[in-house]
Amino acid sequence: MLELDVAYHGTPRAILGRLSLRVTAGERICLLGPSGSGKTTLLNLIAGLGVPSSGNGVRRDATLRVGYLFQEHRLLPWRTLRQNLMLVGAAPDDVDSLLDRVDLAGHGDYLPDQLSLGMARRAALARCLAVEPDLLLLDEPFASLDTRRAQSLRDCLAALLEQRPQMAMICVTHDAQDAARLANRVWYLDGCPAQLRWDERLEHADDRAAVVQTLSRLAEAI
Ligand SMILES: Nc1ncnc2c1ncn2[C@@H]1O[C@H](COP(=O)(O)OP(=O)(O)OP(=O)(O)O)[C@@H](O)[C@H]1O
Repeated sequence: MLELDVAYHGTPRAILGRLSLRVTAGERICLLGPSGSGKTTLLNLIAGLGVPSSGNGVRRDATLRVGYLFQEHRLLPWRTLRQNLMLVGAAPDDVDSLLDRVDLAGHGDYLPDQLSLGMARRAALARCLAVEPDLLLLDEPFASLDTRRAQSLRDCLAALLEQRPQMAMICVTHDAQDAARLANRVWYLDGCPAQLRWDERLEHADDRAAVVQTLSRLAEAI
């Protein structure tokens, strides 16, 4: 569904070295790496929100629909949740079920400022789902949420991934346990400019345990 061959030079330094990657349907990728290593920059390039400095660029299937959950909710604050969802193409009759899927039933007439951080992030996830994405990009979806709200969002996401087995996901996280729970492939970015230090497929339980151990050690060093 997606092939990229990119490098990215910011100001004043090179952020991403040359990366050549391919993402196929159903892949659940967790992207880890130290703060500032370029994880968000890479997601932005994949989403088409940034332009690579060199390489052959990003080739997406012509019909690929991308949903992007940013670190901030980026809902329009003067519009209700219903209106925010309809602005990206949700049919009026689908709004309630989209909100229901992220545990926000009955909140269609709320404004974003009337929601807690966790609710606003789930509303932003509903907006991603409204485009029926083939590829879901998540930038630290569980950051800054308390344990209960993070768990509620994890549950939403797990249910969604189960419902849509063909949907691919790239999720930035600092949490090795989340990578173990959600991913069937792990990318680890590090260095300056960043290189892909790891590209591991997690096919067996043993792979998972070993990868979690290594990621946990790496995370301690972050
Ligand atoms: N708006 C910007 N202007 C200039 N440089 C930027 C900007 N945003 C990011 N950078 C640079 O790009 C580097 C990579 O940033 P990026 O946000 O992609 O890292 P990250 O791995 O997602 O970090 P974190 O884990 O802290 O979110 C940063 O170290 C910073 O130097």
